[in-house]
Amino acid sequence: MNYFDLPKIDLHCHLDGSIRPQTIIELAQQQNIPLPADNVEDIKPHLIAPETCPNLDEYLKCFALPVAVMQNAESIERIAFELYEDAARENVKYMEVRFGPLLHMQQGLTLDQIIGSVVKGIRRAEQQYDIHGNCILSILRTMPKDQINDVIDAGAKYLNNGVVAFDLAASELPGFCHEFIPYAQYALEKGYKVTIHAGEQGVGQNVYDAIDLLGAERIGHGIHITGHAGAYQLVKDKQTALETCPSSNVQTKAVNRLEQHPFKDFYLDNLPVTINTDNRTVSNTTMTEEVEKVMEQFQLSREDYFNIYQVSVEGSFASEEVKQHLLKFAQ
Ligand SMILES: O=c1[nH]cnc2c1ncn2[C@H]1C[C@H](O)[C@@H](CO)O1
Ligand SMILES: [Zn+2]
Repeated sequence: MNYFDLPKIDLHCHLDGSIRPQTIIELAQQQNIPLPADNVEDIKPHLIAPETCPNLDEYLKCFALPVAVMQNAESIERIAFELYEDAARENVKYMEVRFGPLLHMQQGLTLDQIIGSVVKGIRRAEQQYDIHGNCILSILRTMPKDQINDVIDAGAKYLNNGVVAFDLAASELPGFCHEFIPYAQYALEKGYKVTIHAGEQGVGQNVYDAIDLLGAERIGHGIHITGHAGAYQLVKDKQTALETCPSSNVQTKAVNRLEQHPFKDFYLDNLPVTINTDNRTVSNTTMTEEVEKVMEQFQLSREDYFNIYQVSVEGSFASEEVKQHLLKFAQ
């Protein structure tokens, strides 16, 4: 099968984890940020998480340099544009990109400037390529909570006009959802959709809580519902879409090897599973590669692929009009 030609949808892609290495070098040089290397080949080992990463926290260390070059509006706009350009060039028809607005305030940018720059980059790419996009605002669970509502307020201006959802990312501790109930509630009241990174680091209960306590309509990864019957059943009953990211799931040790990934079991049991990149640079991947990995590993057919594609369309936070457009590619 020609995986490159297939129409694709990426619902789980982090902006800061998906910057072209060459762009990081150029932006660091412009901003006088010291680099560990000044050419693409030598800088890649500093940006790509190794297969031998022991856990998610080690994986997250690869984000320091990307975040350092994302502190002015032009850089953020360029990075967003280039990400959509790269995706469009491999037939990604729709992508939801997520980022943590609070990470980009180190040089005085306002939340509005940060969010507005990402939206502007997406719009520029939409004009040039056959791709559509929206943003998801991520809150890092490790950061102080005092500015979370500011992020929600700033993004509200762009709601359903570039911004669609609220997310919690970074390290995953057991029971984290309880601390975030008022913030998720506030986001829901404003009109955001909710997707939460949960069940990535062994805690199935977190998936249950993300759906039950935080109103999540989708779950980032969700792998560890395998060990939690209640969470598994809730995902199945509510048809909560799981945003799996095969390469990243191996790197962060959500699974030890791809063959142990529950993707096919989920698919065969009619759980809504989707295929996504997570981080094109940090996980050194593309949508073409992620689709190929899953299809080859689990011997899925073209018909299976389009079933998964349709689940991605239905689970997306796109407008009805965009969803109808995306469904036209589903054959
Ligand atoms: O796979 C992930 N799990 C949890 N957090 C993640 C993952 N990939 C990236 N992040 C974090 C690091 C980024 O700085 C942040 C916002 O994109 O989200
Ligand atoms: Zn993620």
